[in-house]
Amino acid sequence: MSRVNAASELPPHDPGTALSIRNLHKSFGSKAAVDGIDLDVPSGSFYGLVGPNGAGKTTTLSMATGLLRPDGGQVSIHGVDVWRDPIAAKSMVGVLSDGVRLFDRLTGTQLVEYAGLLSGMDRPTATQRTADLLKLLDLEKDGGTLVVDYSAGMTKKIALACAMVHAPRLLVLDEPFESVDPVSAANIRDILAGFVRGGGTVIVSSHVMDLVQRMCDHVAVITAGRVVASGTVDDVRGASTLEDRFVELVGGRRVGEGPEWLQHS
Ligand SMILES: Nc1ncnc2c1ncn2[C@@H]1O[C@H](COP(=O)(O)OP(=O)(O)OP(=O)(O)O)[C@@H](O)[C@H]1O
Repeated sequence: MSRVNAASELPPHDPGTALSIRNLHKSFGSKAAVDGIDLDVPSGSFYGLVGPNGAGKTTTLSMATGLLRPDGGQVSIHGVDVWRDPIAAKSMVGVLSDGVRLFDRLTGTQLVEYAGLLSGMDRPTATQRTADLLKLLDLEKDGGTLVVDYSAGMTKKIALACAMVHAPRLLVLDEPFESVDPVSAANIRDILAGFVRGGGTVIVSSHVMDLVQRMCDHVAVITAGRVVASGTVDDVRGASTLEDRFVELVGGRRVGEGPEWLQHS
């Protein structure tokens, strides 16, 4: 029986919470990809979501943003139930998904404008915001190029522009720095930090612990579909680095030099 949106299970809304997840579940066949996740993301935080490959990060974020229906559990964004009132919830969130196809036969400018129009804004506003975002993301000269001809990093940046064009209160970014060059990554970090200073909330999933430690103020570690640690970055890492703490929590470190046939001396 589906446990989604059982009214009695909804948590009371705390105005200081941007995203609230309760007892979230999703299985693919016999595989429990998300196995009872609870998470509260404070409003105004820069929140990192980390975990090994296959831990359930993308599945969790997809369900949290209305892209994938949970088998059970509740998600609310600023107090709005994502699965009961998806339009209101989605108007508050900007999503950068890992691996979701874009309309790549549009130019970069057309794509961002289209995202703005889809969110309900008038064309002059969409045009102005698109120009602002392309400038911010250093894509001004590429606005007339088809997205299919963009590099992986440029595609990431134009997808980020699409996620931001409707001025969401919450940005949920799955691997935003993958394939992005160091200068662009630093620019994106500055843009996201400015978004948080301006009162927004950012959630990023990443495998780069050093980046999460430097950039985020909060972090949750997910493994095997469950949260094994969450809180401020300083609380979670304690006296060690986030990377060491991550390995300690998640395990799986293999010590060895590999098979003999790979050794040349
Ligand atoms: N559409 C799907 N069909 C079947 N299994 C899936 C599907 N999507 C995810 N899974 C499985 O669910 C588990 C969690 O996957 P998910 O993509 O959420 O992990 P992740 O933490 O984002 O991993 P990565 O860091 O490698 O991107 C994995 O075992 C994956 O194989």
